[in-house]
Amino acid sequence: MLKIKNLTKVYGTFKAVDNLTLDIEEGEIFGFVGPNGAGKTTTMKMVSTLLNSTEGEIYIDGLDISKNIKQAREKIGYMPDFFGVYDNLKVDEYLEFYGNVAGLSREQIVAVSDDLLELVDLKAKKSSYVDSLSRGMKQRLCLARSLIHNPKLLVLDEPASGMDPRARVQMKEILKELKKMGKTILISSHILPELAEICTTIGIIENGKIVIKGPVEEIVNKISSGNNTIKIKLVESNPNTIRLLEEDPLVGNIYENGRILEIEFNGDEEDTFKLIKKLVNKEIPIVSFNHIERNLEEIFMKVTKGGEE
Ligand SMILES: Nc1ncnc2c1ncn2[C@@H]1O[C@H](COP(=O)(O)OP(=O)(O)OP(=O)(O)O)[C@@H](O)[C@H]1O
Repeated sequence: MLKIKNLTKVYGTFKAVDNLTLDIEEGEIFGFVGPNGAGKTTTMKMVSTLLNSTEGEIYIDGLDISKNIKQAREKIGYMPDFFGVYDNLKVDEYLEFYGNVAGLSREQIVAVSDDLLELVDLKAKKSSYVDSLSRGMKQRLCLARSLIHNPKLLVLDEPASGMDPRARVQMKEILKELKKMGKTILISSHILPELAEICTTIGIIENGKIVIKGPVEEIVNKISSGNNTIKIKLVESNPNTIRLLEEDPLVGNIYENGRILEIEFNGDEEDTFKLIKKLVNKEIPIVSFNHIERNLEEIFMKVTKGGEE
């Protein structure tokens, strides 16, 4: 549905996005994760036709967006990471304003506004001034605004940034609803666990390049394999165990603490199976054998060496 081919953006001499290629299928929720300054906003603005690329192509439903800006905009709803002044507009007037910008008639705007306010849980605030809304409410209103022309593709730049935990949960629920409605979503965050729950696929970006991408689970496995920590508990301390483990070229450091051993293991699932088999065949008295799970945040820190901050 969205195809990004060899996309590059250079600001002066600085390459903010570097030969980035990405395919997002219809109905997919693609989480774009990266540290500050990685190039997420720049990419999303190019996808949303708000910024010209230096090189590369972007297609939405096969449409080259640089040559068909108007049609492309009809298909895209963009929610910026930063939104500006509201000049004393009420919530419904705000949606009407953006509906007009999107070229909708007053009747069309009225027809969708209530549904959108319902979706983002702002119906009760319809006649409130936008300035009086909480940050979370403003963000939800901004999301509603990006949906006013019923776009197929939503480009959401850090939609939950600065929200408190309750507001984040609410935003997540709305995104799940949008997924059910069949929208394709490109959503960014610098917090990986936040996206993992709702995304179908994740791409980690650093220095303008995609470092790794794929289904969430696959990414976690890919990064974890080759760098596992395994915890083995024995019935009692057993000197043969360490000798056997040391024979295995995939075993790195071994930490012994009585009958508990923690080992660094550079193998995949198949290698893990072989290791267990070997220990059991040698009658090592194993009580338990576990991978120590890394959480997503650790994985993210490991893959990205750090952004600007
Ligand atoms: N108009 C500009 N002129 C020059 N450099 C820019 C401009 N816009 C962005 N940059 C630089 O390009 C890089 C990528 O910025 P971008 O905003 O795309 O990153 P990001 O991943 O969205 O970061 P954040 O999470 O902080 O929003 C940064 O180093 C930024 O300073």
